[in-house]
Amino acid sequence: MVATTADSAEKIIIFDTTLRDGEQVPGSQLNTLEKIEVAKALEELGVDVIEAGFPISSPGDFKSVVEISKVVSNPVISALTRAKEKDIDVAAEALKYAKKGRIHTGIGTSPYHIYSKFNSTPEQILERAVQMVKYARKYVDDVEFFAEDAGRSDNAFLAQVVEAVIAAGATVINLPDTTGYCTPYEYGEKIRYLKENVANVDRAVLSAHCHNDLGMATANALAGIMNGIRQVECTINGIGERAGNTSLEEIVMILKCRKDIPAYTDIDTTKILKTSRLVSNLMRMPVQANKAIVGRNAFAHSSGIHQDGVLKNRENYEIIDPADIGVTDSSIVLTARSGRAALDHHLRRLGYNLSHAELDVAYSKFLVVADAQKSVSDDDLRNLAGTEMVEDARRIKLDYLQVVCGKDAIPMATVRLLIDGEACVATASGNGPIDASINAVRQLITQKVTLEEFLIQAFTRGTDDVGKVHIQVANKGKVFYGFSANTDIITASVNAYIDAVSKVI
Ligand SMILES: CC(=O)SCCNC(=O)CCNC(=O)[C@H](O)C(C)(C)COP(=O)(O)OP(=O)(O)OC[C@H]1O[C@@H](n2cnc3c(N)ncnc32)[C@H](O)[C@@H]1OP(=O)(O)O
Ligand SMILES: CC(C)C(=O)C(=O)O
Ligand SMILES: [Mg+2]
Repeated sequence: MVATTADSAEKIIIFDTTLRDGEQVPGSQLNTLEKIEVAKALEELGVDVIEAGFPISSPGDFKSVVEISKVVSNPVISALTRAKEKDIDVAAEALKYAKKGRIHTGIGTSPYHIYSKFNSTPEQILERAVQMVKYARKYVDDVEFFAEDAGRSDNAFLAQVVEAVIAAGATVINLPDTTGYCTPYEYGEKIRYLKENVANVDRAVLSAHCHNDLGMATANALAGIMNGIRQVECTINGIGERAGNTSLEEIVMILKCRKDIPAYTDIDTTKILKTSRLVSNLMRMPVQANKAIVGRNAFAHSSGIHQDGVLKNRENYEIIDPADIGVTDSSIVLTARSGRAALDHHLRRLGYNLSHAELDVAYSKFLVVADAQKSVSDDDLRNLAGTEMVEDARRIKLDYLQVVCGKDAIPMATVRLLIDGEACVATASGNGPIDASINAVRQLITQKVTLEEFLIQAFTRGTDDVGKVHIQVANKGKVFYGFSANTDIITASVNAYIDAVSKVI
């Protein structure tokens, strides 16, 4: 177990493998310039080790490791190899500009790998592991050994291999749950077993490299930490082979958030979101909306009860301060499930300080807009707070509107206006539904105006969007403007016309 007092908190080394295991995602390959951009962002984020690539795999990957080694100063640069001399020679060559270079070599230790991948025996695998660690040590002092599929390896054999490669000079021992098979209890027990059964185990740093096939990659890394792991191999956004790897942001924020776990990292968490977005964009891998820490909804509150609770005290519903990972936008999302507290919060943010009565009016209008759309934007709110409430105070109100239109139909509109509270009805035709509706209104409001401009615009989103109508009318040489917004553009047009003409009257 890790020690239990805050004073003795253990530093966990963050080994980022976004550019190696993360880059094994189909369709997410990066060119050298893109890899350099990610490597620089990882350095800024404060990772301790960057796994820059697998140099023997292609000339492009070789070049990337060379170029990253030239531009990155603080983190160790790690290059992956198989347990093969040629791989190690090429990795050493690629690392020649690295200020701190690490060769990461290894071989499978599970029965699957020993027998059906290598057609070998445990003795031969052990021998090869030792030879390759010694070979890598000829080039660098920092050699990490991976026991591939450690998760499904026999603990006694694994302990034998780990002990032998430490004796051969491995400075870091990576214990991958390559297939994401282990449960956290099992993985934790495996690490504890090695701590208790390997001679000189403390000469090397034990590293967790967990995959997410059963959704347990982060939990397994954490179980490892609780039992003696001091390095976690992880990726931004949890990307990686198949279901991905332990996600950097998750393991880092667990250690930051849970003060009862005596372990910490040197990551500048305020750069997490920025780095996540960069990797997502460059790798063309969208982050799922509900992804822990970096998903679009990770700090979004959309239901009234939660919003009210968060506004009273953020910690009622948030265990992480969004600012800690670099989130700056509001987390209170307005939807039809929001209440007055959330609406008032956003109206005040936009400079509208409404009385209780005004807020009630705005809230009922807000619910109509929110039901018609998926979410309510600042523009929608400005309309509600500005125009819609002015509409309420008008002498002339649109009370009913029916239009008939379509291909080969004669556009007809029936409107009922409340003029000083009195209902007046008219029907008219036109060359389209808007023209017919305005003609019907003109029968009821006889004020002479010239329509000088009529503009309909959608906001920025889809077909469920709000249409904005701007109207300009002239009367006796003076210009008057009308505006309205509605998901129904004909209603918006009639209201905008009434708005303009009401000003003339
Ligand atoms: C768990 C992981 O994520 S491991 C890293 C996975 N990443 C990659 O594989 C990407 C880079 N890989 C590549 O570019 C290529 O596979 C190369 C260059 C490494 C090898 O290419 P090829 O020579 O054509 O071999 P191929 O890919 O068909 O097969 C892999 C070979 O490596 C061997 N091998 C696999 N792992 C190891 C290991 N750790 N140590 C030694 N040999 C290994 C396999 O047994 C197989 O050899 P065999 O054909 O003699 O049985
Ligand atoms: C190469 C090793 C470290 C690996 O990625 C794995 O076992 O998952
Ligand atoms: Mg892996």
